Amino acid sequence: MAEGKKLGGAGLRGQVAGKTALSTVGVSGSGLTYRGYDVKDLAENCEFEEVAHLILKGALPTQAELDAYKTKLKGLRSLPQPLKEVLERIPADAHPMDVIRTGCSMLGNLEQEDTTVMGAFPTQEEAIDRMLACFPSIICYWYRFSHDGVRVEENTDDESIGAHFLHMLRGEKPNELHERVMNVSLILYAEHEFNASTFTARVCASTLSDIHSCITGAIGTLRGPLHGGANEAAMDMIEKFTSADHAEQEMMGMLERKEKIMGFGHAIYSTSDPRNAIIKEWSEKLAADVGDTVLYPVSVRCEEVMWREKKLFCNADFFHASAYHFMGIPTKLFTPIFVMSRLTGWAGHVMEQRADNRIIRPSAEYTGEDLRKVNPIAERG
Ligand SMILES: CCC(=O)SCCNC(=O)CCNC(=O)[C@H](O)C(C)(C)COP(=O)(O)OP(=O)(O)OC[C@H]1O[C@@H](n2cnc3c(N)ncnc32)[C@H](O)[C@@H]1OP(=O)(O)O
Ligand SMILES: O=C([O-])CC(=O)C(=O)O
Repeated sequence: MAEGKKLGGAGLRGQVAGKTALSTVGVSGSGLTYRGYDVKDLAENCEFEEVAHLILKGALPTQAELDAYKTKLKGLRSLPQPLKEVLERIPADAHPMDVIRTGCSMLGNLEQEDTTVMGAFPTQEEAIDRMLACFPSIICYWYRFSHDGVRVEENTDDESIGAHFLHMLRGEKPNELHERVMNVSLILYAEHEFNASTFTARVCASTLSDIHSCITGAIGTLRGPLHGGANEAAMDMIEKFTSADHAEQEMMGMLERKEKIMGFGHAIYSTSDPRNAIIKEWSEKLAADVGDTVLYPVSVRCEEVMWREKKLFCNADFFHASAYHFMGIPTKLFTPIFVMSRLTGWAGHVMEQRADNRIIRPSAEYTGEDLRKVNPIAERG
């Protein structure tokens, strides 16, 4: 089981910045839990929509509740025409995280959350379900239009969000293995306490701003390579290695040059990220499925070298890189998939913050000049 590390120093490390009932991260003996359920248990036994229901509505659904929730989400997949027009104007070389950030923001203009009574938010759950249902459509609509000149059909009949995404991306329904891996992946990425992007969402929520602003800010924060962007950065690295031995040689050089190696280390976990073993197992299955003899052994060797040399372990992002690659997903869409999932955690935290709010406003230790007088401009320089 993953344990917490000794926390202190810069980056607000180790400081309790608020309360949550949504998840525990790195608590000794239980690596990661969502509302009291072990993430491993959830990944083995649930579909992503069940976990979304758990996070957003407070409990795992009954079969009837799950069926109704999936039917509701299926009915919310289509995009408003003005949003499609905006997506069609974004160039193919745009960063897909910027596309989903713009898409979320534009949706907030077209389908505004009701914030008329200060602090009431009567339509927040509707707005969240809508984003959950249509974020995959935003990503795929832009990707297929800008790369293939195709206006993708957003109203597929796929039962799950993961299958819906792959269907729009490829123009055909995914097989069972790929649908299952998408479910597992979306579950693993769904929630992680006060990580940087979630904290961004909570800070925004604490000003009583609207839900689309909270989520837009969180997307921008997840984009960075030290956070969600690490899955793409890890892929960019491992695809350059031609064999496990080559990977080891290059990694040793990077460590000697004190370069950061993406997909390794964690702000809270000390010896392992509990999500890694789960996605690694699925990556291995996918490698066997596609007959890979390079990328998976390369990834395993990277893991061995980092542990042997630095006692650094793979975080959730590292084996997601090879897993997504084996499913034929373009690297630049890896972090937007993270958004499709983490939206549930962000939104859960926004609702939790709103339910017991005080504006988040920490203090700073001043390191600047002592009090001084403004010189007349002619005397400066
Ligand atoms: C799944 C979603 C996520 O957001 S998981 C994080 C994804 N990010 C990455 O994979 C980026 C690479 N990793 C990192 O930059 C850090 O490990 C992150 C995750 C930011 C945590 O930072 P922080 O808590 O400050 O690290 P730390 O105090 O444990 O660092 C201790 C010393 O080890 C080093 N270190 C850490 N990670 C790496 C790495 N990936 N490659 C090489 N070195 C690493 C640190 O630089 C630090 O070294 P030193 O003590 O300053 O000499
Ligand atoms: O908790 C963190 O700092 C980063 C992380 O793993 C996540 O957001 O999933």
